[in-house]
Amino acid sequence: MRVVVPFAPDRPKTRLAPVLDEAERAEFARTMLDDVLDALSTLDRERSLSLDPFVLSTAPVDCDAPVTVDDRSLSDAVNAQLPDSADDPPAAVVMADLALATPDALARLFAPDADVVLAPGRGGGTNALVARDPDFAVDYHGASFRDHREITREAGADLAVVDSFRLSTDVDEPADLVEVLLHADGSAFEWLDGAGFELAVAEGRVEVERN
Ligand SMILES: Nc1nc2c(ncn2[C@@H]2O[C@H](COP(=O)(O)OP(=O)(O)OP(=O)(O)O)[C@@H](O)[C@H]2O)c(=O)[nH]1
Ligand SMILES: C[C@H](OP(=O)(O)O)C(=O)O
Repeated sequence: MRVVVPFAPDRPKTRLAPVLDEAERAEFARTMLDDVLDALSTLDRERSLSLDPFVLSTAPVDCDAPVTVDDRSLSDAVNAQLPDSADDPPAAVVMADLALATPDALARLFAPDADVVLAPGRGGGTNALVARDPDFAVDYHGASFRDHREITREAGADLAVVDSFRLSTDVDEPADLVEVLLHADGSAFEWLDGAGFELAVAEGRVEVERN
């Protein structure tokens, strides 16, 4: 299955500005992309799923997967990669900021046979999906999980929702770095650790601090 990994290398992860400068955000975003590509290729190798991942990027990027450059908006660029007719093969979309994604977690996205499979993100987004129905289209940003559920219903397609802590944790905000430090062990974790981030407990709440 074709697996689209959207990536915007130019000024990514602006919501991490309180804790990372612009160059650091670009580096960190890149480590998360590497981890997602690594998890997909391990999953493919271990379970022979015939996954065909490629990065759908707004600009050229040097990484361990083919890259398609498309500088249109996220939704327009992704929709151009989804099945358009009943003869088109299915496609999956996996966001590049899923630093907790493991091969096992990603396997759950590919397990259901439904016309549309959605893995919601915390805060209303859609972190990963599979589209087999040509009438399904994405409409990202805002409460996109709700919108994608509605688009699936309007298409008359059947829906499976993947309830996964790892797939629901996209790394957008400083609080999400807690989850990376606690649950990830790939290059995003290494990068944060190397940059001096560690867990701190303040008044019973878990936060990150930087040394
Ligand atoms: N191809 C493509 N990918 C995008 C675009 N915008 C965001 N992405 C990718 O889509 C995923 C989700 O992105 P967001 O978390 O919404 O945006 P972000 O730019 O990473 O972070 P913020 O600046 O904090 O919103 C990430 O993998 C991004 O790299 C876009 O316009 N085109
Ligand atoms: C692209 C967007 O991501 P978020 O801004 O929720 O991280 C969405 O999933 O609709």
